[in-house]
Amino acid sequence: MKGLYLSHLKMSHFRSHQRAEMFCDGRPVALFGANGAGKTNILEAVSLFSPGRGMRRASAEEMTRRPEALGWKLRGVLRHLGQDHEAEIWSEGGGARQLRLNGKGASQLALGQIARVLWLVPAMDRLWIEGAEGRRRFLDRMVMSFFPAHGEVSLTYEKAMRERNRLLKDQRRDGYWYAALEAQMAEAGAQIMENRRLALARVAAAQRDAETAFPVADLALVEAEEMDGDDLTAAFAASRARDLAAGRTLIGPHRTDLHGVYAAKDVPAKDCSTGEQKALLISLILANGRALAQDFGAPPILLLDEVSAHLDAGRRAALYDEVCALGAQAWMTGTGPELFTEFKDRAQYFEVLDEAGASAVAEKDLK
Ligand SMILES: Nc1ncnc2c1ncn2[C@@H]1O[C@H](COP(=O)(O)OP(=O)(O)OP(=O)(O)O)[C@@H](O)[C@H]1O
Repeated sequence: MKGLYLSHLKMSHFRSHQRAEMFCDGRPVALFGANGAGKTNILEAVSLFSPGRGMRRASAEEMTRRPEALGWKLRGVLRHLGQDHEAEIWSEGGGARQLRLNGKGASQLALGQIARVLWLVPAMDRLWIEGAEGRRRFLDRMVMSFFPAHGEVSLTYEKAMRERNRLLKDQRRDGYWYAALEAQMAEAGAQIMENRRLALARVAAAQRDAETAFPVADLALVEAEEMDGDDLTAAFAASRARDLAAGRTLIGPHRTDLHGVYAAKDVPAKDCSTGEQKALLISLILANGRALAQDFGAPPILLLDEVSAHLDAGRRAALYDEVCALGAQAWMTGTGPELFTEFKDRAQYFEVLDEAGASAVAEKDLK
């Protein structure tokens, strides 16, 4: 029995897909088609079945099919540990995204307890090189896969911090307001830091314990020091004068960075070759998946956009073997079916077409 997969996906007026439907049996899903056919749009649709803003962090309006549609709708059946959950996600008139689970209004947290989705997309190719924000987001998605409530704790922290920053910008000096906000930030902040440490430890163990063709990536949090709630409360209070001068909060988990090292070579990830940097990310996603499978009995759904084309045939075969061993429904894209031959009959194949502005998704029997 497969632990978690999307068995049915229906898209209406979603990006380039006016109406498309797919039935999946839990095997990896290989999507092929020309550039611009709408493959990544399908991966983005799947990413919305997990908490957060989805793979492209797009607004509901951006995802509305141009030029004619006034909203969009996704319907999916998530099979989780043998049980079906029907999820409907939609936006009317480009307004806020709405969610219904099994026919009832539901929270993102409820969805996160069923659907864990991890992704690797071309925009992450420069993850190790560019600013800390992208790495922090990668880290927090990893953390959220273990602790679905992490997203809400982060929102609580950010909301209090925004209010504190407003006080700082206005050069307010009334200690009472600072203390109240800092208490909220310290409680949420300590939880964020603890979640991150625990999640990283799980991923590190899953990398160490497995046989894999991908290199081990040692990860370390770059932050001032390990702090509990009391330490953070004291640190925020002590930092007020400096923060007032800067007009914003200079310390706290919103400043944490993630440092990655190619362990066997002892080379920082940012100094590795392009292929090695990608291999390190694949290794982390696979390890994250193995840890989730152990902890929750189900591997996550994986979205691997344009990954196959960047691997040599040996590594590609290794990736497919590892995805199948994990039992994950990996959604993968490529321009042609030849990129997936190493899967043989272990994957489901779909051709994505966009002809004269009308998209179509058709299952193909390739093997
Ligand atoms: N809101 C929208 N409404 C209509 N079409 C859209 C919308 N957003 C994006 N598109 C179209 O979707 C297409 C891109 O789709 P997608 O990124 O899924 O392509 P792809 O098959 O992954 O291609 P590639 O192989 O080049 O990565 C583009 O033609 C783009 O104009």
